[in-house]
Amino acid sequence: MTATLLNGNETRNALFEDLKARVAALPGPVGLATVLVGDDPGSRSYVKGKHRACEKVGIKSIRRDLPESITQAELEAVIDELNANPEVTAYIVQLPLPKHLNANAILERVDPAKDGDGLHPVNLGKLVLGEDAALPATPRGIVELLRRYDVPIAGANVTVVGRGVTVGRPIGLLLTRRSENATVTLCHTGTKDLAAEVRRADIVIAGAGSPGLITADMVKPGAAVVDVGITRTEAGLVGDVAPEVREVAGWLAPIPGGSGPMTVAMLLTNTVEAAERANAAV
Ligand SMILES: Nc1nc(=O)c2c([nH]1)NC[C@@H]1CN(c3ccc(C(=O)N[C@@H](CCC(=O)O)C(=O)O)cc3)C=[N+]21
Repeated sequence: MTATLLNGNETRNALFEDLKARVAALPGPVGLATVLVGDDPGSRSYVKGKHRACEKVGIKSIRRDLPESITQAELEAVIDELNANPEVTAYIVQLPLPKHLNANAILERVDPAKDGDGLHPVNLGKLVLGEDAALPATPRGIVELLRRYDVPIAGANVTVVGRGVTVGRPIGLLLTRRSENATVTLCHTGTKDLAAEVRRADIVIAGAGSPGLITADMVKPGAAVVDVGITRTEAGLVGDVAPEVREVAGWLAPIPGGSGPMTVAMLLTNTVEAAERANAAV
């Protein structure tokens, strides 16, 4: 058996069509800003991809490319400006930030109503409380991908590998909502027997950032496997899932071509929804 490809590029393109119509239906312009500090090539390429996506959907791009040497106070002033800027519907501060900056203080300063990532503490708190708010982009993209390919989620045993803030920690909050009803185990470096936890899963979400961590013998035949780990090497992007898993899994979202494009699609979805909320509030 070869796994069905959970195609993030195709799904992203379908979502873009829907977003284009929603942007056109809005009375005013929709703007997405990105804040990039320093010139890390990976971050640069992601930011470029996000702005290319904005073009496709009709969202106005606003860029704040800042020097690596920027001080905490200077960066906070940029955040305040974006919070007050009516042309900015939503924005993201590209992570990671240089070590000398206090990233959490910056992220908490973002206006929750303009949180493109869905990672602001207020929005993550609302997710726990079941209140409407921007949702964490990568986890939301993963759930949308599973749904689009009718991967059974209700009652499924899901094993998540990696407890990072952008995926591992929040994705269980989405998958255990009544609308998904999955049972989620969160594994990490402290987990005693990772192979056993992965082997019993109907859905595996691998976001440890550890190349080749998930091997074919660890995967239940027919399970859905979503690779979210991204390691940049000379050979290109490498995920956490070993290639031969394709022969055992029932569905596979690979790196590249799976959850990555979906992250961008959900960033733009959060932006359009912020505009729709603002529009409904007037
Ligand atoms: N505040 C913040 N929000 C983020 O959402 C955020 C971030 N910081 N820092 C970095 C990570 C990483 N990230 C990706 C975006 C697109 C792809 C993507 O489109 N990947 C393509 C390949 C693109 C390529 O070839 O470079 C794919 O997987 O097919 C992947 C990863 C968002 N991030």
